[in-house]
Amino acid sequence: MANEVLSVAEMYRADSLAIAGGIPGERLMEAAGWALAREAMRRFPACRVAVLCGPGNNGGDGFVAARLLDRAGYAVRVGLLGDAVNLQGDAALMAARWRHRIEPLAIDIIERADLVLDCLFGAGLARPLDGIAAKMVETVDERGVPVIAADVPSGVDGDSGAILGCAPQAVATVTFFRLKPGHLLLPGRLKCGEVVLADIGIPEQVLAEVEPAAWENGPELWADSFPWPQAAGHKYARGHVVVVGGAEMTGAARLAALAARRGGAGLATIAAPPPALATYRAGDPGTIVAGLDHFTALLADTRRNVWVLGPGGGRDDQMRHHVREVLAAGRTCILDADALTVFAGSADALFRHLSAQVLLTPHDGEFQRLFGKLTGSRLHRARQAAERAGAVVLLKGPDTVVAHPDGRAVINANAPPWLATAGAGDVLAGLAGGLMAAGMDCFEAAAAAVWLHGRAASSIGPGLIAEDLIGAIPAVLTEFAAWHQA
Ligand SMILES: NC(=O)C1=CN([C@@H]2O[C@H](COP(=O)(O)OP(=O)(O)OC[C@H]3O[C@@H](n4cnc5c(N)ncnc54)[C@H](OP(=O)(O)O)[C@@H]3O)[C@@H](O)[C@H]2O)[C@@H](O)CC1
Ligand SMILES: Nc1ncnc2c1ncn2[C@@H]1O[C@H](COP(=O)(O)OP(=O)(O)O)[C@@H](O)[C@H]1O
Ligand SMILES: [K+]
Repeated sequence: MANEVLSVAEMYRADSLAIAGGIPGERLMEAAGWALAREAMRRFPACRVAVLCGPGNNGGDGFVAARLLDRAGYAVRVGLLGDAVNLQGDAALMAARWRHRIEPLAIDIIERADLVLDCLFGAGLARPLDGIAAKMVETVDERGVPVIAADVPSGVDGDSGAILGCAPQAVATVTFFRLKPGHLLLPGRLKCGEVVLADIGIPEQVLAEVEPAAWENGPELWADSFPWPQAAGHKYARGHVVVVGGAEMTGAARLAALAARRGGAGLATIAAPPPALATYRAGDPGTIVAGLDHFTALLADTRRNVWVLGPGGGRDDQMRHHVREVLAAGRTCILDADALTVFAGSADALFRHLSAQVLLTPHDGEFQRLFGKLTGSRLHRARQAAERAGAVVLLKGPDTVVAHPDGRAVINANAPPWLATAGAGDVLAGLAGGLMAAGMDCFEAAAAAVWLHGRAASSIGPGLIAEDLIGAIPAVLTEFAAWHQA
């Protein structure tokens, strides 16, 4: 499994463990430069290449790639930021192996280039790009010269995906051993182009010492705990989701209940205020509809094992009351939308009652209302929030992060922008609820729901509306089942 995502510090540790284990750093750098050159050759037949090298090891990768491309018949020019005498260690060695001229970094280098290899800064980026480095990056972008980046597009912060100063738009980014958060989080991900993961000979065993706690979301992470229905099972064995619906935005609860059923729950009930019951009853025939005036009896029925509160639920005392009661009863639940917003200003009172079997699914606005202005990357913020709330936090967006209070986190990268449409979040909350009702652990169910949701959205593409997601789930599950059985 190569889904682990390593922070910059963890990546340095993996490098040094490999070196301590007897693999020379020089060999790792040769492999990195070779991977970069190979990607260039795969995409661009013999052409004029400008290799932009920085003062550290990222520049070292560039000198290796330059040598290999030169040997393969490419017309290569190398520009170095700073003075070659200041290069150190493996980078100095690789510069010495480059037999042609090393030019000072200047715009002239890219003047007639068909391709730029961006080897200015990688993991060691320490401050915003400025001076000639920033000027180069801006000019490369202005002129639209294709860029292949070594490790990250220079200027992308490997830990956060933030852009320090500026960063070139790459067509591809070749990175080594494992991805870093900056390859998956926005805006960094958008600068990377296609991310190519290269094996440079770092042994997998180093991971046992590095102990990464972040993963790129994908079925490998949760396929083995997926709650497939049992041949001898029955609908109650597949769990029963209750969605607490509101009086006005009745569509949201319906979408959540449908998604819960598609996701695997054997039954779903919408519990709604009596004046809205007729509306709900005119809806989907397979969804049970019950009056919220019977809330206590519904809650007492332990077969109704997962509660979804928030989608279209209303922002009033009733919502607060229902959330408190469901939590007090120790029921597994998902708090979304209004169920989060009603606790803005009294979040700590809510957090006292949460556990790792409660899933919070805020979008950025709801997140801020609940947790205030947290700083740092999306990954960092989601982790901080999960720790503070003592619950699993699913922070929605183009780079959704699911964080567990124990520090584990997954970053999702399969969601197309078509998902930014009303009701898509209601479907996600319901889908996670369906998986949890069918027996999946909260953190894994959240990750699975996010991935299936993104996959369903991609299968539809342009024109997507939330209702389409419901209908797309069976095909996505069928595809996933075939992959899982293979
Ligand atoms: N064995 C390994 O480790 C392997 C590593 N590999 C490769 O090494 C890369 C990491 O190398 P690295 O640690 O040398 O960092 P790198 O990104 O080259 O930058 C550091 C230099 O840049 C400078 N600097 C920073 N920001 C700046 C700015 N804004 N403007 C100007 N200067 C700035 C900084 O200066 P300082 O902050 O010290 O003043 C320092 O001199 C990694 O991404 C991968 O490509 C592969 O070969 C596989 C094996
Ligand atoms: N730019 C984007 N690219 C991909 N997915 C997105 C983007 N913007 C939002 N999403 C996803 O769309 C869904 C929107 O959910 P939400 O904001 O709760 O909508 P609603 O409350 O209307 O259901 C979430 O799953 C979110 O991750
Ligand atoms: K780079």
